Amino acid sequence: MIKIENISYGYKPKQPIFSDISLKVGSGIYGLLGENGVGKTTLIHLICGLLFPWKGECSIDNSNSARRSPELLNRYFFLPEEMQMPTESIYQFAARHSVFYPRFSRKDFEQNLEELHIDGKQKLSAVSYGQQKKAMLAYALALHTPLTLLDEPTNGLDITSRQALKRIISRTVDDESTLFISTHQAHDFENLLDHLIILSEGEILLNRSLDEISERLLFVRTAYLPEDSLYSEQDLHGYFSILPNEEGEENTPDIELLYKAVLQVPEKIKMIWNE
Ligand SMILES: Nc1ncnc2c1ncn2[C@@H]1O[C@H](COP(=O)(O)OP(=O)(O)OP(=O)(O)O)[C@@H](O)[C@H]1O
Repeated sequence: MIKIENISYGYKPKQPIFSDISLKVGSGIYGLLGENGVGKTTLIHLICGLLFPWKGECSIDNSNSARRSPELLNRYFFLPEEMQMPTESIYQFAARHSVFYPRFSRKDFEQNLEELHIDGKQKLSAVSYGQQKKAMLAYALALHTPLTLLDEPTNGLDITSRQALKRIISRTVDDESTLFISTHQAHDFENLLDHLIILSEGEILLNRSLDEISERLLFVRTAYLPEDSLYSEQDLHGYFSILPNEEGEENTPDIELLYKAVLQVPEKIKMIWNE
């Protein structure tokens, strides 16, 4: 669905943030992780055609996103981290904008708002940042666009809202759609992501499905430091480690531990896939 082919981009001449990176994104829930300032938002803007690459091309459903053709624009929705809010009510905003999205469901929108404890009659400009964010998330996930991109969706959300958001996402994303989430709150999306992309200094350090990760890597807690550990962290109870999954044991990857491992020992993690 999303294809990024050999793109290079930077905000200042001769200072690229990305040099010749490529990426393919299919259906499912994708998590884009990376340190502050690494280029997550920039990458999303390039995908959506809000920025134009110096070189290479980003396409959505084989259509160059930089052209922003009307047929393509109603197939995806991008929710930025911050937005300028209009003075109209949440319901009025949705009624005015949803006409561009043929699969919008008013029923789902109302259910999403209710689950996030948001009153749709309130003016968007008169509610708190967290409430604005929840209203926009309720709207974004009721549009049912084949592709939805969310930039830092859990910033400003309290714990119960984060849990409600997870429930809404798991009910909304079907086999044919793609949800692309940029975040540095890896724990917020635990057990939800199908695919993980880790970005560091203009490079994609990891781009794997959670199934591939659990097939090749074993996440274990032990009293002693395991000899074959690829990466370990010590806590009060012992060690939390990532080991090669030699026997193909079933296990659930810990995204935060993997994220730290990929940033600190990228070569060891890459070697697991013989890269
Ligand atoms: N409009 C701009 N003009 C110039 N430089 C910019 C602009 N927007 C971003 N940058 C720079 O580009 C780099 C990547 O920024 P970007 O916002 O894409 O990072 P990010 O990974 O989304 O960060 P965060 O996690 O803090 O949101 C940063 O060094 C940032 O300072």
